Amino acid sequence: MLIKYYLMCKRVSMHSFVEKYRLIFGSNIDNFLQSLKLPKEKFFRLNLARNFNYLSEFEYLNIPFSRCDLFDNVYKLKESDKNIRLSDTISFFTGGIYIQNPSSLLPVKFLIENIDVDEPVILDMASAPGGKTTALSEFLDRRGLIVANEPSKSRLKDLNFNIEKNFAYNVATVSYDGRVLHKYLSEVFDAVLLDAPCSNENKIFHDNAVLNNWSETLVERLAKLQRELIESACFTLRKGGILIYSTCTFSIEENEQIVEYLLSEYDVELIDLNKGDFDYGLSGNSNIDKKVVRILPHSGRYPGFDGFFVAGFRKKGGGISNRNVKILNSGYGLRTPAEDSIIYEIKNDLYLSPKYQISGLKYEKFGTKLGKKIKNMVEYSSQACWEFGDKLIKKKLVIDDYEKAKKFVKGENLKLKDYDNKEGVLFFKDIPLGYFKIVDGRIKNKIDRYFLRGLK
Ligand SMILES: C[S@@+](CC[C@H](N)C(=O)[O-])C[C@H]1O[C@@H](n2cnc3c(N)ncnc32)[C@H](O)[C@@H]1O
Repeated sequence: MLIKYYLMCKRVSMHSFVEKYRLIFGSNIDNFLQSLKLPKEKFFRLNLARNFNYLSEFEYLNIPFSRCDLFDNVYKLKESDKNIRLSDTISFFTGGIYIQNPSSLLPVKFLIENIDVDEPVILDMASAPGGKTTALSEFLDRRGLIVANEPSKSRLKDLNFNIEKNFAYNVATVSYDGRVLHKYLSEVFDAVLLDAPCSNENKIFHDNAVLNNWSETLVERLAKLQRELIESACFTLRKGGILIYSTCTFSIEENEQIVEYLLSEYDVELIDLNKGDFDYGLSGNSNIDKKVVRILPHSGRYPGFDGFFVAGFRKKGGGISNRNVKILNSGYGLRTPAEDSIIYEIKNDLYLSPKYQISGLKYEKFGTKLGKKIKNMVEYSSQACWEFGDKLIKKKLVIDDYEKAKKFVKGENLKLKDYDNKEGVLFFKDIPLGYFKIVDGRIKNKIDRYFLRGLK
């Protein structure tokens, strides 16, 4: 009975979805549907903030890859071989790569291209699991401050985990309903990224839940939420600041109509992100359509890219922001390993953090864990060593046994080769694996157990 009901819902959703897009794409409807059914390609982003040769792991494993159009740091696996698990690589485990479709980097690219200050204060309004937050932090080379917001507590955990692994120390996280953020922050940010919750139509043939939940009512409900979020985003933006809006869905209600709404109600202008390089918008209003960016998978313009929408706005007016931004002083005598960051201490734990802070917010996380103080020494965290290699502690041990290296990142201790020091950073070739101590002739693994949870 239940199964019958389930299948019926699925059929109804599918029928209304197809009929809706038949009206938009006409004779191209079959190409459109076909492109949504194609197996997803595998892409990964190299961590731009680091200088380690993570690609050497893929070469070592004989995994063929090619550089992707548009992004120098994004790679595609040549054969979508189901056996290749990017998530089972050392590079993935240590935050050297992030598995991500390049479409989802477009909002970050446009934000970076249009921002007008060097050390920006940015709000990422809907940020979990952090694909764009961590990319933004890397593209900025960790400068400025990114406030990453996520209201869902379970998704906030994933966000915090990814920030820590990526070592995005210029990020602070908060957990608010984005619709009320303007009550705390008026005209503060140089840029706001709103990667909005959406109907996710791009995954309609890949995720049963997306198909089963899909309906016109859902699209309308989400469009209402998106209007409320973008209004709040606009309030938090300083004059002259930029707002980037994106979704991974096709509906005009959740995309061009949101743009139309903001333009009609607020003092903003639309930035031409498209410049003829992407598919155009679908609203029929050329003032909007030519400036926004669509990725329509059936157009074949960017093969393998997921369906996506991006629009950019500039808030009219100039002048200085209403910044309630404090510049913090390092409360600790250590020299920070990175410019524009500070170190602070809580109960012997040391954190590397942005030097800016916005007053009036309740932070869930502020910066990343640098290490802990033990007597007068500092024991650096493995995640700090993943970011800085042996820059923090100039003692390095290199192994070239891949299986051992993998065991180490999965938490095992290793037997010792010759090594004269009591501690150091272990490397596989030139990829840092983490901090270790020598105990009873063994390399004692100091990777935080936090990273090992859920790992096989
Ligand atoms: C498309 S996802 C964000 C993906 C993320 N930007 C990334 O690149 O990894 C949308 C997010 O919005 C969050 N969200 C839902 N309702 C929200 C609200 N009222 N305010 C802020 N965020 C919300 C969801 O929990 C979800 O994590």
